[in-house]
Amino acid sequence: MAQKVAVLGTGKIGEALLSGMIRAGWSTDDLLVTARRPERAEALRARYGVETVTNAEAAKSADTLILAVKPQDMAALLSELAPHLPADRLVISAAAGVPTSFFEERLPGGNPVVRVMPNTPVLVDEGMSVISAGTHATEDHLLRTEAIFKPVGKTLRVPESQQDAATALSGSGPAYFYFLVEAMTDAGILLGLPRDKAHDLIVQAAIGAAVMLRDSGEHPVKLREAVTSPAGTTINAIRELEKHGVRHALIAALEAARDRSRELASGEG
Ligand SMILES: NC(=O)C1=CN([C@@H]2O[C@H](COP(=O)(O)OP(=O)(O)OC[C@H]3O[C@@H](n4cnc5c(N)ncnc54)[C@H](OP(=O)(O)O)[C@@H]3O)[C@@H](O)[C@H]2O)C=CC1
Ligand SMILES: O=C(O)[C@@H]1CCC=N1
Repeated sequence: MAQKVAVLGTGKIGEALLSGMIRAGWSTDDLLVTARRPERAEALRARYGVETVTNAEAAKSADTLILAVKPQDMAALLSELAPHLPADRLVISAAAGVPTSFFEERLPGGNPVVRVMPNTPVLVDEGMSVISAGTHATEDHLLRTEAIFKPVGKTLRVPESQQDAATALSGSGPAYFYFLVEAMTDAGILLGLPRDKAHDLIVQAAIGAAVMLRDSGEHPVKLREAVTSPAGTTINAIRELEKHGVRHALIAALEAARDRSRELASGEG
């Protein structure tokens, strides 16, 4: 019989995963979702044709539960689930910061727990999902987790000690690129281009650069050098980036994201 998977907390990342699973061919008969607000549940039912249930019902009837609520809402969700959750059910958490030990302490039956940090490009099957096993999770549980996340992008297994760093780089990563595109589009406006043209030029430069990074096997320094002609335009831009400490800013930004992920470990504020 097919495994039933429930997505609990179907917000931005929960819905992105749900839509990815449906694209990947999961039958909606094997999917359950939960939502806090009735109107949200109704919208998900209408959009995807999935059954919406309570958290307690999901705990009773799903083989795998994907918990996609905010870290701050996780303790309350677990106290709803714990009385109903059979010990063999796989619990996958997508929450930033929250360690597998947090779940293991609140699920005394010894449920297998897998921590995953996905990112929003799962919406276009170009996600990255970084995966770590908790104490009771076996190879089989990791394979079941990968079966859910691989169709919507790449997966990478890391020791849990690397999850806060992975969250800073990969979970939050798309936001940095959107920020850069937004800023460079503004630069295009300053240089006199219409906004839509500036946007298209920068987005295509980003796509081209990303594909070259992925497919050429070249180091990013080599790729940048190939763009940087002697006494040309690019080196003038690079000089400004270095002068304004952009490298330093990026390192500090990712360090701050890593630190925030560590703070979220307590499941509070
Ligand atoms: N957004 C992203 O790019 C990524 C997010 N994550 C992680 O995913 C989790 C969700 O983030 P995100 O999707 O951005 O946040 P959202 O606020 O969009 O989604 C969280 C959802 O959970 C619902 N919810 C809260 N409590 C319950 C409950 N008890 N039962 C059912 N549903 C509940 C909320 O309902 P309501 O709408 O009523 O508030 C909301 O729809 C976080 O832990 C985050 O760290 C991980 C990787 C990437
Ligand atoms: O900003 C956040 O906390 C979540 C986790 C990673 C991406 N978004």
